[in-house]
Amino acid sequence: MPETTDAAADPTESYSYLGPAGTFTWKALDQVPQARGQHWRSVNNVGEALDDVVSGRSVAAMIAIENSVEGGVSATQDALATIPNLRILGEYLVPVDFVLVARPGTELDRVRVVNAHPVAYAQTHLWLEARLPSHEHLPATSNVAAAASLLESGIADAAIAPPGITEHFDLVQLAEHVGDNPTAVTRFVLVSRTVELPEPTGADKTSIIAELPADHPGSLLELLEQFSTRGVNMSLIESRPIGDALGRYRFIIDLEGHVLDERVADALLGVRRFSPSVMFLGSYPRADRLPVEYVSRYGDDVFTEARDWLRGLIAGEPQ
Ligand SMILES: O=C(O)C(=O)C[C@]1(C(=O)O)C=C[C@@H](O)C=C1
Repeated sequence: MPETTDAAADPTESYSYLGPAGTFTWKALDQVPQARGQHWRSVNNVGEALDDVVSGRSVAAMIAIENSVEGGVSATQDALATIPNLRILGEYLVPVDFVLVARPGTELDRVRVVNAHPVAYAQTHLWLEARLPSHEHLPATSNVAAAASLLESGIADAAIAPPGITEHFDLVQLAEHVGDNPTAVTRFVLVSRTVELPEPTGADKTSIIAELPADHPGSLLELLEQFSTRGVNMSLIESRPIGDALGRYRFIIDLEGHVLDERVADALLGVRRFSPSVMFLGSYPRADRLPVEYVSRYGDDVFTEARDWLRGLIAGEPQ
């Protein structure tokens, strides 16, 4: 973990991330080749990171979107649904493991107030409830900020932080592997204002956010049918309240494939015809680089052949 986030003497572009250096978000940004040698701007929350992108202060922001234990990061999903013209450029996976740290001299059974990022707390609360049944949670802007604040204020007794944190701060480790699930992973996305689509790689994902028509029985089924009838697999579907009235939800959907794949494009046309609001968040390579599998009758050539057939019959060509 470097002491500074300015990795180059003469950086030309800024990338925003939830800081300070050493957070899981920092580890995700460290996987991005084009961010190396550029200025990394440490921010305190997702809103600030996306505001940097919208205002042009940064070319892109790395933000957490989904955790294997806690599910969707609602602040990210809501921000992506309400800020227009953002594009996801790529996804990055970071395994998450946590330690409990404190100022030197602190005993585990004396810990009462635990500082932790809310998403980290949600992944460690079972351990904390078992070992420290009467603890109190003090929310922090990030896991590294939680650890750093122990040296700045005496409010918290301990912090949930990433492993290795004691190499950078004068703190002691009270316990390791305090995460409730040892194989937990957080998925991050790199978001920018770029509208240029990356080329399909055969191992892509497409993210959209769609609303359903009001008072339309079976509308969720109709939304899902757009994908199933084109052989498009969904890797994620989550609902988030729209916020204006009870019972109104939008759906955050990840599809396997690229918008330049005929079956995905055709499914999006279907969604667009029926949904009152569809946001396209981008097509980008899958983090695992696993090729998308689909049944051969949904291949590009089958769609092209069918379109040529229709064009031909409209033009009066012999069948
Ligand atoms: O605090 C950090 O280290 C972060 O990068 C934030 C964050 C998140 O927002 O989900 C990232 C990964 C973990 O799931 C917990 C917290």
